[in-house]
Amino acid sequence: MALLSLSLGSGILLVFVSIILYFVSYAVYNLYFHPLARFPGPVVMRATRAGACYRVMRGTMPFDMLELHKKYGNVVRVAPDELAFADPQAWKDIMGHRNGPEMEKWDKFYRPVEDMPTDIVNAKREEHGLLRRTMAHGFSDRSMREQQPIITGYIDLLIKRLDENGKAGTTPVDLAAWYNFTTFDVIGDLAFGESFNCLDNSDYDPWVKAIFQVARVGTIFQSCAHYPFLMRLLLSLAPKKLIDERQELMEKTKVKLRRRMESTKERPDLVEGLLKKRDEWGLTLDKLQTNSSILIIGGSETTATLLSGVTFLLLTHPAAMEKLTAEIRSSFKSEDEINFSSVSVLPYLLACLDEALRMYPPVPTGLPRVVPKGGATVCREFVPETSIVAVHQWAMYHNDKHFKDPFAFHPERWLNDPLFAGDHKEAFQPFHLGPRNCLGKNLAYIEMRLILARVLWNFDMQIAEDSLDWMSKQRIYNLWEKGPLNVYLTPRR
Ligand code: HEM
Repeated sequence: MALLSLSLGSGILLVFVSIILYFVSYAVYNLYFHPLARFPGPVVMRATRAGACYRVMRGTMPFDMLELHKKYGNVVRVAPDELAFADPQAWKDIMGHRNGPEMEKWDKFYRPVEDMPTDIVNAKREEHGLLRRTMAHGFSDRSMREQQPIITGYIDLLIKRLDENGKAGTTPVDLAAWYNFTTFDVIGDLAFGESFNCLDNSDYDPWVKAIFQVARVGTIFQSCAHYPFLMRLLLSLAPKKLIDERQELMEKTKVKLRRRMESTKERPDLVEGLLKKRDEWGLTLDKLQTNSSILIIGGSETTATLLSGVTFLLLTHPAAMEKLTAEIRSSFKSEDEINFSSVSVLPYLLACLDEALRMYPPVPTGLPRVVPKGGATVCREFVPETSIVAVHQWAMYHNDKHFKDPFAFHPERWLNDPLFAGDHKEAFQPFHLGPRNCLGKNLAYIEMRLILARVLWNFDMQIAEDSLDWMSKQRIYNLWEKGPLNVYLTPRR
């Protein structure tokens, strides 16, 4: 008996020692013998992926990156196999068109669960090319001109709702929510053929609520993707209720899409192109559904985030607010003159939006790419194949090597003010560049210009006391976790 318990004890000890030895040798290999060993970074991050996962799940990774670049330089090893770059040249080297094979998106980030369906954002090169060519039609200048009445209709409704809910400046309204209602209704209409009715119901649709949950949970899945055991555990723990709810939302989306497909009228929306190629390319309803859904995610939260950000920045910088309000109110004789083409020529409006995109980029994190076979040169450094590389937007834009006085709101830097002549404008790529850049950039600018111009045309605004620290208290879980932005809106006399 004593012999048995002794051998059991030594067995457990052996397993324990082997596990420790495995982790120690794994860390020693990463620190001293890994192909990326020569790049600097904190020991914990160079030795194990857990260091980066912790920061991502804590919601501080984009902010931490600025400190890391300041301490370690333009290239930081943020995980054993991953480098972060803070040099503007990295945009072209990583995201740009290349002579050799493109840097593919990294599955562990884009499709952490293996059987996730593919869509235009996470598809590999060949499928992506096909989807992009087809969908590009809905983003053409002509389609956008034809979409104008749809978009304007929702902005009319937004202004009406703000007027009702603001009660002549006596009750604060949560502008972050109202911007989200508007952009979700617009994109719902353009991608599914019908609105989510958020503006009508003054509330989020369940589909929209689900997106916010997915963003936070997404960081957990992305982190667990590095540890198969944890991923299996996570998947097995997912409550049935959650899975059923998700399934129900998918079904609802398909019902919307079916209705859109049954309509024989040509519609200048974002799915018309996909529907036309449906039979030729054998696009299933599932494929249509995932691609329409990704348009909702990519095209609404981002725009609403920027609108909330620019509004907050203007409210906390009265001189800029005054200048922009004067530009808008002096450029039109009446509200119905505010349209796609007339807002596009207002220089201070664009400068304010760009400065907000710099200070509060809707895609603040690094979107990782895989170095292709044979390796690649990024910012004059050779990086071996299969390494992961990324540019972290928030950190790039708050780096004083690239932007003077980076933590202050200076729209003038985008208007050739000589004070900012030393800025590296090529560092600023909120929509990315290259073959996977944002397809909806023009639509986003149009929406942002129109909505902000119409809100400032109609209301004088004052920020509520409880929202004064709105921006500084936020964390980032793939997306900004925005709280309410409470503002008093007094109808303009
Ligand atoms: C301020 C608003 C927006 C910002 C900052 C933004 C930013 C971006 C970024 C950084 C990407 C690259 C994603 C990646 O590499 O994985 C992207 C892709 C994309 N965006 Fe946007 N976006 C905005 C608005 C929109 C809108 C309104 C739409 C319209 C539905 C849209 C549609 C797309 C699509 C379809 C892609 C995928 C393109 C491809 O992979 O070929 N975006 N966006």
